[in-house]
Amino acid sequence: MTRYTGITALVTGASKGLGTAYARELARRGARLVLVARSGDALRRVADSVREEYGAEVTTEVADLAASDGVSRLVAALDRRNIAVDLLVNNAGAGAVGPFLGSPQDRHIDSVELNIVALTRLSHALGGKMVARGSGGIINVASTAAFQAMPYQATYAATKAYVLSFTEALAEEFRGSGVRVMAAHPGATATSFFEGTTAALKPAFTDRPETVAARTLDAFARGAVNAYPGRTGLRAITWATRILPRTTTTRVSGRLNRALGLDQAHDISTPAPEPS
Ligand SMILES: NC(=O)C1=CN([C@@H]2O[C@H](COP(=O)(O)OP(=O)(O)OC[C@H]3O[C@@H](n4cnc5c(N)ncnc54)[C@H](OP(=O)(O)O)[C@@H]3O)[C@@H](O)[C@H]2O)C=CC1
Ligand SMILES: N[C@@H](C=O)C(=O)O
Repeated sequence: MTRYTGITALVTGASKGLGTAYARELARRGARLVLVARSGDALRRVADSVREEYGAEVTTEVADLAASDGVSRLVAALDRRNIAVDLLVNNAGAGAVGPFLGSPQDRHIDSVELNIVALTRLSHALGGKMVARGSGGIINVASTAAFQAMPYQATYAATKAYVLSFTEALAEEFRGSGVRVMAAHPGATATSFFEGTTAALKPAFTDRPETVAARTLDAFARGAVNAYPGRTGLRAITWATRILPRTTTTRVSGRLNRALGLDQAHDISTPAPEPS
């Protein structure tokens, strides 16, 4: 898939942030859209906006992908509407921030359910249909966090390491099938990812979602298996983490996250962690 004109792209997590940017960029490049998230009103606002600006054909589907039946209900709705997805953008993702024990167990499990289980279920359900048709594509949104353990984002980074490994394996399995698979590894991007927590991204060190989305789609069109759609130098950082001892990269990552105050971060709804 080197062009997006006339294809049907399903974007998860399209109600805000990077997902909205992917939706807008795909519409700008001529794709039909299926937008998925939990917030129906926000989804409809995005849909109205891309219809108005790009004349795109847009369908919205409200789904909680972290719920056990979230993906099956979504796939059933697509089947009922006879929607064949040509490009799946597994973008929806979330993660606890702060000391591992400072977040309730379910906060970590919800991140695993969304970032790993839902992504895997959708890749199987929709990827299987693509392989049967002999054409299609899957873009899994991972992160530069995939390349090293991250103290104070332990579960989140581990889920992204899964996405990296899973995507590379699937790209090889599907080689020659007409279906391509790519992992995108953005760096810090200016979205509401940390909304509801005391953590915050430093604006000076964040990329624009629109830039990340455009570079992701360009990389997929070029046939990349891994894309680094953020600012220059991000890819070099991931190479460094692959060369250095893992204890070193984890130690450095922990030091960086402490410098960002993530060792004191917590959900606004939960008490501050005990000083370490
Ligand atoms: N921002 C960053 O710095 C970086 C982000 N990433 C990755 O990019 C992706 C998008 O993140 P970003 O845009 O920043 O995050 P946001 O929190 O801004 O957006 C997350 C999106 O996912 C949706 N979502 C959350 N939970 C669920 C759920 N259970 N079921 C369905 N949809 C859900 C949200 O919609 P709703 O609440 O309406 O359901 C929203 O549309 C994620 O995979 C993230 O890990 C990677 C690297 C850097
Ligand atoms: N979501 C971002 C915060 O850590 C990332 O993946 O880098």
